[in-house]
Amino acid sequence: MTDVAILGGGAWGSALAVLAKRAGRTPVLWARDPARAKLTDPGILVTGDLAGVLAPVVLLAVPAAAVRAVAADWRRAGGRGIRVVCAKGFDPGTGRLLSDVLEADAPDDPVAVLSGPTFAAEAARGVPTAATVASADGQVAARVAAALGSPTFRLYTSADVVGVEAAGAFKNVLAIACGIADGMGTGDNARAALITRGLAELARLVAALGGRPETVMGLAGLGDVVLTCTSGQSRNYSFGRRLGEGASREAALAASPGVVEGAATAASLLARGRALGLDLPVTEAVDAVLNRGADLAATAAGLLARPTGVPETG
Ligand SMILES: NC(=O)C1=CN([C@@H]2O[C@H](COP(=O)(O)OP(=O)(O)OC[C@H]3O[C@@H](n4cnc5c(N)ncnc54)[C@H](O)[C@@H]3O)[C@@H](O)[C@H]2O)C=CC1
Ligand SMILES: O=C(CO)COP(=O)(O)O
Repeated sequence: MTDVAILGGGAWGSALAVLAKRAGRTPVLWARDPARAKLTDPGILVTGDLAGVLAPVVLLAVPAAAVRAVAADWRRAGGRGIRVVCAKGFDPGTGRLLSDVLEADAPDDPVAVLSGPTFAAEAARGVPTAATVASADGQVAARVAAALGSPTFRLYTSADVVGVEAAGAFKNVLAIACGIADGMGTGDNARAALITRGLAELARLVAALGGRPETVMGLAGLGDVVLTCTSGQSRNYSFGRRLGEGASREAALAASPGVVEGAATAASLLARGRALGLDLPVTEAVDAVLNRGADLAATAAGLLARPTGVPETG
Protein backbone atom coordinates (compact mmCIF):
# COMPACT_ATOMS: atom_id res chain seq x y z
CA MET A 1 0.00 0.00 0.00
CA THR A 2 1.23 3.50 -0.80
CA ASP A 3 2.54 5.08 2.38
CA VAL A 4 4.29 8.18 1.01
CA ALA A 5 2.97 10.40 -1.78
CA ILE A 6 5.16 12.89 -3.58
CA LEU A 7 3.61 15.81 -5.44
CA GLY A 8 5.95 17.24 -8.07
CA GLY A 9 7.72 15.49 -10.92
CA GLY A 10 10.81 17.72 -11.12
CA ALA A 11 14.31 17.06 -9.84
CA TRP A 12 13.48 17.14 -6.13
CA GLY A 13 10.15 15.31 -6.24
CA SER A 14 11.75 12.54 -8.27
CA ALA A 15 14.73 12.29 -5.92
CA LEU A 16 12.41 12.16 -2.90
CA ALA A 17 10.51 9.28 -4.45
CA VAL A 18 13.79 7.37 -4.85
CA LEU A 19 14.77 8.24 -1.26
CA ALA A 20 11.41 7.02 0.06
CA LYS A 21 11.79 3.73 -1.78
CA ARG A 22 15.32 3.36 -0.43
CA ALA A 23 13.88 3.88 3.05
CA GLY A 24 11.61 0.89 2.52
CA ARG A 25 8.43 2.75 1.64
CA THR A 26 6.09 2.23 -1.31
CA PRO A 27 6.00 5.72 -2.78
CA VAL A 28 3.83 7.04 -5.56
CA LEU A 29 4.65 10.22 -7.46
CA TRP A 30 2.12 12.68 -8.81
CA ALA A 31 3.28 14.88 -11.67
CA ARG A 32 1.33 17.48 -13.61
CA ASP A 33 2.79 15.94 -16.72
CA PRO A 34 3.71 12.31 -15.83
CA ALA A 35 5.43 11.69 -19.17
CA ARG A 36 7.99 14.40 -18.32
CA ALA A 37 8.67 13.39 -14.71
CA LYS A 38 12.41 13.20 -14.04
CA LEU A 39 12.13 9.91 -12.19
CA THR A 40 15.16 7.64 -12.53
CA ASP A 41 13.59 4.55 -10.91
CA PRO A 42 11.23 2.71 -13.26
CA GLY A 43 9.84 0.72 -10.29
CA ILE A 44 8.07 3.76 -8.83
CA LEU A 45 4.51 4.47 -9.92
CA VAL A 46 3.94 7.88 -11.52
CA THR A 47 0.45 9.23 -12.01
CA GLY A 48 -1.28 12.41 -13.11
CA ASP A 49 -4.31 11.63 -10.94
CA LEU A 50 -4.29 13.23 -7.47
CA ALA A 51 -6.92 10.76 -6.26
CA GLY A 52 -4.33 8.05 -6.86
CA VAL A 53 -1.86 9.49 -4.31
CA LEU A 54 -3.80 9.50 -1.05
CA ALA A 55 -1.09 8.52 1.44
CA PRO A 56 -0.74 9.41 5.15
CA VAL A 57 2.44 11.39 4.41
CA VAL A 58 2.53 13.74 1.40
CA LEU A 59 5.69 15.52 0.26
CA LEU A 60 5.01 18.84 -1.48
CA ALA A 61 7.88 19.12 -3.95
CA VAL A 62 6.51 21.52 -6.55
CA PRO A 63 7.98 25.06 -6.75
CA ALA A 64 7.00 27.29 -3.83
CA ALA A 65 4.60 29.29 -6.00
CA ALA A 66 2.54 26.16 -6.65
CA VAL A 67 2.55 24.56 -3.17
CA ARG A 68 -0.62 26.14 -1.84
CA ALA A 69 -2.76 25.32 -4.89
CA VAL A 70 -1.40 21.78 -5.29
CA ALA A 71 -1.95 21.05 -1.57
CA ALA A 72 -5.52 22.34 -1.87
CA ASP A 73 -6.16 20.21 -4.98
CA TRP A 74 -4.82 17.16 -3.15
CA ARG A 75 -7.24 17.78 -0.26
CA ARG A 76 -10.11 18.23 -2.68
CA ALA A 77 -9.19 14.86 -4.17
CA GLY A 78 -9.60 13.35 -0.68
CA GLY A 79 -6.04 13.69 0.65
CA ARG A 80 -5.60 13.74 4.44
CA GLY A 81 -2.37 13.37 6.37
CA ILE A 82 0.96 14.99 7.19
CA ARG A 83 1.84 17.64 4.61
CA VAL A 84 5.58 18.12 4.28
CA VAL A 85 6.80 21.34 2.67
CA CYS A 86 9.81 20.37 0.54
CA ALA A 87 9.92 23.59 -1.52
CA LYS A 88 12.21 26.48 -0.55
CA GLY A 89 10.47 29.84 -0.88
CA PHE A 90 7.48 31.89 0.17
CA ASP A 91 3.84 31.79 -0.87
CA PRO A 92 3.82 34.47 -3.59
CA GLY A 93 0.20 35.49 -3.06
CA THR A 94 0.64 36.44 0.59
CA GLY A 95 4.43 36.58 1.11
CA ARG A 96 3.93 34.22 4.07
CA LEU A 97 5.80 31.05 4.94
CA LEU A 98 4.31 28.04 3.17
CA SER A 99 3.86 26.18 6.46
CA ASP A 100 1.77 29.10 7.80
CA VAL A 101 -0.42 29.13 4.72
CA LEU A 102 -0.97 25.35 4.81
CA GLU A 103 -1.79 25.45 8.54
CA ALA A 104 -4.33 28.20 7.95
CA ASP A 105 -5.88 26.43 4.96
CA ALA A 106 -6.39 23.10 6.76
CA PRO A 107 -5.64 23.32 10.51
CA ASP A 108 -6.68 19.72 11.21
CA ASP A 109 -3.82 18.08 9.33
CA PRO A 110 -0.22 18.40 10.58
CA VAL A 111 2.46 20.31 8.67
CA ALA A 112 6.20 19.65 8.57
CA VAL A 113 9.10 21.19 6.66
CA LEU A 114 12.01 19.30 5.10
CA SER A 115 15.09 21.41 4.38
CA GLY A 116 18.86 21.18 4.25
CA PRO A 117 21.84 20.76 1.90
CA THR A 118 20.40 18.28 -0.57
CA PHE A 119 21.21 18.51 -4.26
CA ALA A 120 18.59 16.23 -5.79
CA ALA A 121 20.96 14.36 -8.10
CA GLU A 122 23.40 13.49 -5.30
CA ALA A 123 20.66 12.47 -2.86
CA ALA A 124 19.02 10.23 -5.46
CA ARG A 125 22.40 8.66 -6.28
CA GLY A 126 22.68 7.64 -2.65
CA VAL A 127 25.72 9.64 -1.58
CA PRO A 128 25.65 10.64 2.11
CA THR A 129 23.20 13.48 2.63
CA ALA A 130 21.65 15.02 5.75
CA ALA A 131 18.64 17.27 6.24
CA THR A 132 16.21 18.51 8.88
CA VAL A 133 12.53 17.74 9.36
CA ALA A 134 10.80 20.43 11.41
CA SER A 135 7.35 20.27 12.93
CA ALA A 136 5.68 21.86 15.93
CA ASP A 137 4.74 18.31 16.93
CA GLY A 138 7.84 16.23 17.67
CA GLN A 139 6.01 13.00 16.86
CA VAL A 140 5.12 14.29 13.41
CA ALA A 141 8.74 15.24 12.70
CA ALA A 142 9.92 11.84 13.95
CA ARG A 143 7.35 10.06 11.78
CA VAL A 144 8.48 11.88 8.65
CA ALA A 145 12.14 11.23 9.50
CA ALA A 146 11.39 7.54 9.97
CA ALA A 147 9.47 7.39 6.70
CA LEU A 148 12.27 8.87 4.60
CA GLY A 149 15.51 8.32 6.49
CA SER A 150 18.14 5.76 5.51
CA PRO A 151 21.88 5.36 6.18
CA THR A 152 22.66 7.72 3.29
CA PHE A 153 19.79 10.13 3.95
CA ARG A 154 20.26 11.14 7.57
CA LEU A 155 17.32 13.11 8.91
CA TYR A 156 17.44 15.20 12.06
CA THR A 157 14.34 16.71 13.69
CA SER A 158 13.58 20.21 14.90
CA ALA A 159 10.66 22.03 16.49
CA ASP A 160 11.65 25.30 14.78
CA VAL A 161 9.38 25.26 11.72
CA VAL A 162 9.73 29.00 11.14
CA GLY A 163 13.53 29.03 11.35
CA VAL A 164 14.03 25.96 9.15
CA GLU A 165 11.65 27.23 6.48
CA ALA A 166 12.99 30.80 6.52
CA ALA A 167 16.56 29.47 6.21
CA GLY A 168 15.68 27.35 3.18
CA ALA A 169 14.07 30.31 1.43
CA PHE A 170 16.80 32.79 2.32
CA LYS A 171 19.75 30.68 1.21
CA ASN A 172 18.59 30.83 -2.41
CA VAL A 173 18.79 34.63 -2.39
CA LEU A 174 22.24 34.49 -0.80
CA ALA A 175 23.36 31.94 -3.39
CA ILE A 176 22.33 34.33 -6.16
CA ALA A 177 24.36 37.09 -4.49
CA CYS A 178 27.42 34.83 -4.24
CA GLY A 179 27.02 33.74 -7.85
CA ILE A 180 26.85 37.37 -8.96
CA ALA A 181 30.00 38.21 -7.00
CA ASP A 182 31.86 35.24 -8.47
CA GLY A 183 30.62 36.08 -11.96
CA MET A 184 31.94 39.61 -11.51
CA GLY A 185 35.25 38.18 -10.39
CA THR A 186 35.33 39.89 -7.00
CA GLY A 187 37.29 37.04 -5.44
CA ASP A 188 37.18 34.46 -2.66
CA ASN A 189 37.45 37.01 0.17
CA ALA A 190 34.31 38.73 -1.07
CA ARG A 191 32.36 35.47 -1.29
CA ALA A 192 33.36 34.52 2.27
CA ALA A 193 32.30 37.96 3.50
CA LEU A 194 28.97 37.73 1.68
CA ILE A 195 28.25 34.28 3.10
CA THR A 196 29.05 35.40 6.64
CA ARG A 197 27.14 38.67 6.48
CA GLY A 198 24.31 36.74 4.81
CA LEU A 199 24.19 34.43 7.81
CA ALA A 200 23.97 37.51 10.06
CA GLU A 201 21.06 38.69 7.90
CA LEU A 202 19.40 35.28 8.23
CA ALA A 203 19.89 35.40 12.01
CA ARG A 204 17.99 38.72 12.16
CA LEU A 205 15.21 37.31 10.01
CA VAL A 206 14.86 34.12 12.02
CA ALA A 207 14.82 36.04 15.32
CA ALA A 208 12.18 38.48 14.05
CA LEU A 209 9.97 35.63 12.84
CA GLY A 210 10.18 33.94 16.25
CA GLY A 211 12.58 31.16 15.23
CA ARG A 212 15.54 29.81 17.17
CA PRO A 213 19.07 31.22 16.77
CA GLU A 214 20.66 27.75 16.64
CA THR A 215 18.70 26.92 13.48
CA VAL A 216 20.93 29.38 11.58
CA MET A 217 23.93 27.15 12.32
CA GLY A 218 22.05 23.95 11.42
CA LEU A 219 21.60 21.97 8.21
CA ALA A 220 18.84 24.22 6.83
CA GLY A 221 20.94 27.32 7.56
CA LEU A 222 24.72 27.08 7.45
CA GLY A 223 24.58 23.64 5.81
CA ASP A 224 22.55 24.73 2.81
CA VAL A 225 24.36 28.08 2.59
CA VAL A 226 27.72 26.30 2.33
CA LEU A 227 26.30 24.00 -0.34
CA THR A 228 24.48 26.41 -2.60
CA CYS A 229 26.71 29.46 -2.23
CA THR A 230 29.80 27.60 -3.42
CA SER A 231 28.68 25.08 -6.01
CA GLY A 232 27.99 25.25 -9.72
CA GLN A 233 25.44 22.47 -9.13
CA SER A 234 23.17 25.11 -7.58
CA ARG A 235 20.73 26.66 -10.01
CA ASN A 236 20.50 29.79 -7.86
CA TYR A 237 24.28 30.23 -7.67
CA SER A 238 24.67 29.52 -11.40
CA PHE A 239 21.89 31.95 -12.27
CA GLY A 240 23.66 34.64 -10.25
CA ARG A 241 26.96 33.77 -11.84
CA ARG A 242 25.52 34.24 -15.31
CA LEU A 243 24.16 37.63 -14.23
CA GLY A 244 27.57 38.59 -12.85
CA GLU A 245 29.16 37.64 -16.16
CA GLY A 246 26.81 40.03 -17.95
CA ALA A 247 23.76 37.99 -18.97
CA SER A 248 20.31 39.57 -18.74
CA ARG A 249 17.89 38.27 -16.11
CA GLU A 250 15.81 36.63 -18.86
CA ALA A 251 18.79 34.96 -20.52
CA ALA A 252 20.18 33.77 -17.19
CA LEU A 253 16.82 32.28 -16.21
CA ALA A 254 16.35 30.63 -19.59
CA ALA A 255 19.74 28.89 -19.21
CA SER A 256 18.71 27.23 -15.92
CA PRO A 257 17.85 23.50 -16.03
CA GLY A 258 15.12 24.03 -13.39
CA VAL A 259 13.32 26.50 -11.19
CA VAL A 260 15.41 29.36 -9.68
CA GLU A 261 13.48 29.97 -6.48
CA GLY A 262 15.62 32.82 -5.19
CA ALA A 263 14.59 35.01 -8.11
CA ALA A 264 11.01 35.03 -6.82
CA THR A 265 11.95 34.93 -3.13
CA ALA A 266 14.01 38.14 -3.06
CA ALA A 267 11.00 40.45 -3.43
CA SER A 268 8.80 38.56 -0.92
CA LEU A 269 11.66 38.40 1.56
CA LEU A 270 12.42 42.09 1.26
CA ALA A 271 8.75 43.04 1.72
CA ARG A 272 8.50 40.78 4.77
CA GLY A 273 11.77 42.15 6.18
CA ARG A 274 10.64 45.74 5.74
CA ALA A 275 7.34 45.00 7.47
CA LEU A 276 9.38 43.63 10.38
CA GLY A 277 11.70 46.66 10.38
CA LEU A 278 14.76 44.58 9.48
CA ASP A 279 18.00 45.60 7.79
CA LEU A 280 18.52 43.05 4.97
CA PRO A 281 21.22 44.60 2.77
CA VAL A 282 22.10 41.47 0.76
CA THR A 283 18.45 40.72 0.00
CA GLU A 284 17.91 44.37 -0.88
CA ALA A 285 20.85 44.31 -3.29
CA VAL A 286 19.67 41.11 -5.01
CA ASP A 287 16.13 42.49 -5.31
CA ALA A 288 17.44 45.77 -6.75
CA VAL A 289 19.41 43.92 -9.43
CA LEU A 290 16.64 41.45 -10.29
CA ASN A 291 13.53 43.56 -9.98
CA ARG A 292 14.52 47.21 -10.21
CA GLY A 293 17.08 47.16 -13.00
CA ALA A 294 19.94 48.24 -10.70
CA ASP A 295 23.44 48.25 -12.13
CA LEU A 296 25.61 45.42 -10.76
CA ALA A 297 28.76 47.46 -10.17
CA ALA A 298 26.82 50.31 -8.52
CA THR A 299 24.95 47.85 -6.30
CA ALA A 300 28.18 46.17 -5.22
CA ALA A 301 29.70 49.60 -4.55
CA GLY A 302 26.61 50.48 -2.48
CA LEU A 303 27.15 47.43 -0.27
CA LEU A 304 30.80 48.38 0.20
CA ALA A 305 29.87 51.98 1.05
CA ARG A 306 27.88 50.90 4.10
CA PRO A 307 29.42 52.14 7.35
CA THR A 308 32.45 50.26 8.64
CA GLY A 309 33.33 49.85 12.28
CA VAL A 310 29.85 48.68 13.31
CA PRO A 311 29.56 45.74 15.74
CA GLU A 312 29.71 42.44 13.82
CA THR A 313 26.89 40.86 15.78
CA GLY A 314 24.57 43.88 15.67
N1 LIG B 1 16.57 20.31 -7.04
C1 LIG B 1 17.07 20.28 -5.81
O1 LIG B 1 18.24 19.90 -5.62
C2 LIG B 1 16.23 20.70 -4.65
C3 LIG B 1 15.09 21.45 -4.81
N2 LIG B 1 14.37 21.85 -3.72
C4 LIG B 1 13.16 22.64 -3.87
O2 LIG B 1 12.13 21.83 -4.42
C5 LIG B 1 11.22 22.63 -5.17
C6 LIG B 1 11.05 22.01 -6.55
O3 LIG B 1 12.31 22.08 -7.17
P1 LIG B 1 12.79 21.09 -8.34
O4 LIG B 1 12.06 19.82 -8.33
O5 LIG B 1 14.26 21.04 -8.25
O6 LIG B 1 12.35 21.95 -9.62
P2 LIG B 1 12.26 21.50 -11.14
O7 LIG B 1 12.31 22.75 -11.93
O8 LIG B 1 13.21 20.40 -11.42
O9 LIG B 1 10.80 20.87 -11.24
C7 LIG B 1 9.64 21.56 -10.88
C8 LIG B 1 8.47 20.65 -11.22
O10 LIG B 1 7.28 21.25 -10.74
C9 LIG B 1 6.32 21.17 -11.77
N3 LIG B 1 5.38 22.28 -11.59
C10 LIG B 1 5.60 23.60 -11.74
N4 LIG B 1 4.48 24.29 -11.49
C11 LIG B 1 3.53 23.38 -11.16
C12 LIG B 1 2.17 23.46 -10.80
N5 LIG B 1 1.54 24.63 -10.73
N6 LIG B 1 1.50 22.32 -10.54
C13 LIG B 1 2.12 21.13 -10.62
N7 LIG B 1 3.41 20.97 -10.95
C14 LIG B 1 4.10 22.09 -11.22
C15 LIG B 1 7.10 21.26 -13.07
O11 LIG B 1 6.35 20.72 -14.13
C16 LIG B 1 8.31 20.43 -12.72
O12 LIG B 1 8.05 19.05 -12.93
C17 LIG B 1 11.83 24.06 -5.19
O13 LIG B 1 11.20 24.84 -4.21
C18 LIG B 1 13.29 23.81 -4.82
O14 LIG B 1 13.86 24.94 -4.16
C19 LIG B 1 14.72 21.50 -2.46
C20 LIG B 1 15.83 20.74 -2.24
C21 LIG B 1 16.68 20.28 -3.31
O1 LIG C 1 18.13 23.57 -2.41
C1 LIG C 1 18.98 23.01 -3.03
C2 LIG C 1 20.03 22.19 -2.39
O2 LIG C 1 19.85 22.11 -1.00
C3 LIG C 1 19.06 23.15 -4.51
O3 LIG C 1 19.63 24.38 -4.79
P1 LIG C 1 19.33 25.10 -6.18
O4 LIG C 1 17.83 25.27 -6.26
O5 LIG C 1 20.05 26.40 -6.12
O6 LIG C 1 19.84 24.20 -7.26
